[in-house]
Amino acid sequence: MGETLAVELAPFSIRVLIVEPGAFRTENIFSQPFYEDNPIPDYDELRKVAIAHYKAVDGMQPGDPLKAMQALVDVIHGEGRAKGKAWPLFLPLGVETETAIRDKFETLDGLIDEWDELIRDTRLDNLWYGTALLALSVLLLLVFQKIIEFRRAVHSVNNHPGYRLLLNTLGPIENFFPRVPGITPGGFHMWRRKHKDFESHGWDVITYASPSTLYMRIVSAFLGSKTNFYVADPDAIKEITTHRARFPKPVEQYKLLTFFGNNIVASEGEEWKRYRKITAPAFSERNNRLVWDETILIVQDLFNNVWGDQEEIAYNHAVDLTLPMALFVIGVAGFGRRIFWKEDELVPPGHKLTFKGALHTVAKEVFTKLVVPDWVLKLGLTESHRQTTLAFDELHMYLVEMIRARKESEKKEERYDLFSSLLDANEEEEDGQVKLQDSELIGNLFIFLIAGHETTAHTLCYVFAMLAMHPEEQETLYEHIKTKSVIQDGGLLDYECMNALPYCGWVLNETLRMFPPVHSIPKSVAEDTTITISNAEARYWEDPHTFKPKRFMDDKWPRDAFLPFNAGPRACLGRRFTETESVAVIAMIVSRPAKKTRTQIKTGPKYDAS
Ligand code: HEM
Repeated sequence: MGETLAVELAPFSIRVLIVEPGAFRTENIFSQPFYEDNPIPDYDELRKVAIAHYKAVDGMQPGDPLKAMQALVDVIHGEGRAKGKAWPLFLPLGVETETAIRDKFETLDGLIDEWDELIRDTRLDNLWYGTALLALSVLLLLVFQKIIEFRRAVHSVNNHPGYRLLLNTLGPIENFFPRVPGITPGGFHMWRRKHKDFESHGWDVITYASPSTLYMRIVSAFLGSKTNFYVADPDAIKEITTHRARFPKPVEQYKLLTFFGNNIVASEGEEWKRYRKITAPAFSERNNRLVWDETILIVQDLFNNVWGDQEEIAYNHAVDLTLPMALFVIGVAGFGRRIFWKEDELVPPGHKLTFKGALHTVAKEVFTKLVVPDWVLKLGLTESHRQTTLAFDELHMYLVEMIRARKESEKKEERYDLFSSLLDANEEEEDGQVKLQDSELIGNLFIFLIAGHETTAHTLCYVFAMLAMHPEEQETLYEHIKTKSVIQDGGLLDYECMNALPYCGWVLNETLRMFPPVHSIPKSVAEDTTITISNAEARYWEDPHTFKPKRFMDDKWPRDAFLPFNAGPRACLGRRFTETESVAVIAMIVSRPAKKTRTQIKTGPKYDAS
């Protein structure tokens, strides 16, 4: 019996190693109990032994199969260890006879080929196996690290109530994520949920804590840290916005806005002070007057040359009206370039786009420019990418030319657009040095476009939406403008009349209170600090979800709880610019003499305040 077993098993030793590589794949050789406490075999050695052994088989002189087997096992496990160890190695391969092996491999070459294939496959399998094992270990380690990080994050916010999330971010990509409890707060959650999160946690300061993720690190230019305090408490906000040094701007989150040059929005400390000192005077009373006068002309141009005598004007989306309007205003009052609705300029020599075309595309594609890396844009894979690259290059070229022309002109016209004022201020040298380099001039001019265009356009869009949804308010506003008799016969409206139209300002404020285009402003904390906070109640505004422009009528409204333009030393420089433009637009459009039907601005789905 014992002999038979020996004879039968000997050929298996050859099959194990040669014939059934599949068996190794599915039942990995290293997982066999035999190998658990033994070293991994050296396949090249095994190969030599197997060939030597098989040569004997091939030559029909099998010799002693058991001895051959033992020789094989000795190679694997060292001299003298074969006894009793060989057999489990071959068991998974099924039992065959020596004759079957001879039938299968008529020549030694066939045997060697299969043997080599087996070695290749087994090595590959082992590589995958090893890699997978390594990856799993790394993953487990990472999860463990994240759990510790997460616990630390929660501890660092003193367990103050709030959200515990995997992704605690404010980046451009997750703005499109849905709200998933425990994972992400959902796109634009601050804007969409307004005060709800504070109410549900019972405080006007809540925390967001999460472990840092690779994703967060990659897009960290846009993101907050792994712990954030969201503050809706006006007293705390006042403290934070007033003390710039203790709560500096996290400028690394604004890096993407510096592609034309460093600027006031994306800077902090001494650099910011320098920019603010030079740029602030450009937002002068004379500039406001220019904003007003030019806005009136732009709206008149719209009435005369676009709307004409049509009985009904309908827009599917009000931004189709307000985006170009705000662009034309910043074009002329910001860059000193008048742009008309219909008139198309010629493309000047050396350019591929008109100034209007470049400005329009730049304003439209800012988001693309912010989220798509430059090297991808330069590949020009899509039409939008090609247009974006072209428009940004063209606008940059226009600004360089405009700066050169203004510097070279001997007699400078008195002009009060932001561009001219900034350049004039820059020429007054300090200690024999110009204040801003050209790249900084362009960076700052460009940021006025970014900061001022979409914010104003979307605010005006909401103004019209709210008026369309509240016809009684629209009527009151209409009567208000009419009774003030400020509109002249030619349809013009003087800057001096602005103060006589407070209702327009209240409508603007009420819209900004409910739909602020900038809904959160990041700050970092430079030192250990204590802020006092209170429980959340809707105590700043009565009936906060109702559109009531008259709440701004008297002086009693809570100024510290009205923050669309930020507050403190870093408050918006263009606030008066926007207010002037908006009041002029609202007054002109709402009071437009009715044709047969009143101008209609259609809005999207109804806003649900609940
Ligand atoms: C509805 C319209 C607008 C809103 C709601 C608005 C809102 C804001 C907010 C919240 C900030 C602070 C941002 C931060 O610190 O990160 C800011 C800053 C700024 N805004 Fe506006 N803005 C508007 C229009 C404009 C316009 C029309 C201009 C210029 C033409 C402008 C120029 C600036 C500048 C230069 C800053 C940076 C101030 C500094 O950091 O010192 N803004 N704005």
